[in-house]
Amino acid sequence: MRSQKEKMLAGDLYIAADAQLDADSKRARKLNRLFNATTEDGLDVRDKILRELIGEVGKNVYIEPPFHADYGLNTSIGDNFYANFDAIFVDDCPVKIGDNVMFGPRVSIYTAGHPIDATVRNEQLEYSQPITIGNNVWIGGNAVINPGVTIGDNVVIGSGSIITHSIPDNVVAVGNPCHVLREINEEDKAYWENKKKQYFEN
Ligand SMILES: CC(=O)SCCNC(=O)CCNC(=O)[C@H](O)C(C)(C)COP(=O)(O)OP(=O)(O)OC[C@H]1O[C@@H](n2cnc3c(N)ncnc32)[C@H](O)[C@@H]1OP(=O)(O)O
Repeated sequence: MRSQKEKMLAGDLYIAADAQLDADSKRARKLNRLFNATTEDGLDVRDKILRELIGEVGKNVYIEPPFHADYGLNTSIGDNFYANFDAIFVDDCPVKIGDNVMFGPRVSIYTAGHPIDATVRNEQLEYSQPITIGNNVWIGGNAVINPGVTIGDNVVIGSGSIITHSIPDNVVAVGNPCHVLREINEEDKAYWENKKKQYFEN
């Protein structure tokens, strides 16, 4: 029979009260605590702990404490990532974050879920589904990303959004449930390039 960890990572029902998962979870909690105890005078130590906690970490990755990862090992983060205060990664299944991604404060990634049926739920069986975030994504504060969601490339997610379905490339999406507000287009580019020009002019 497959281990609970194998079932968990495959997205099948599993029981978290298991020696191997318990050890992985305790390891993450300890590293979360050490990470959150670092100060601005010890950024090299903070970075070292993060690289031990998280499965894969690219270049120029900065996460503001406090931060909590359930396992850490199941997460990969690309280059140039910033997460503001209070990010929570429930990474029971793989969480993949691309390059050039920014999180506002209190962004929560939830790969885990519990059965709707109370009888099965009370037997401690649970499941999780992977979450993928593309490249060049800005996620507003207090957004919640539910199990199984993929967010495309070049996406902006509004603050407070609950993302229950996958979001395509090149859009602004907002709300609960999170829906596409509009496509990001050449007008946005012209508007922001003009703002940038003004910035350099004075
Ligand atoms: C990395 C960091 O630390 S970032 C710091 C944290 N900052 C944030 O979280 C801010 C996130 N920003 C937002 O949510 C912004 O509203 C954006 C970027 C999604 C959209 O900004 P804009 O393009 O200027 O949109 P605009 O304000 O014109 O709103 C357009 C419509 O969407 C609605 N809307 C905008 N944001 C949201 C939102 N978060 N949730 C629901 N609806 C929203 C507006 O009410 C408006 O609707 P209306 O036309 O019916 O009045």
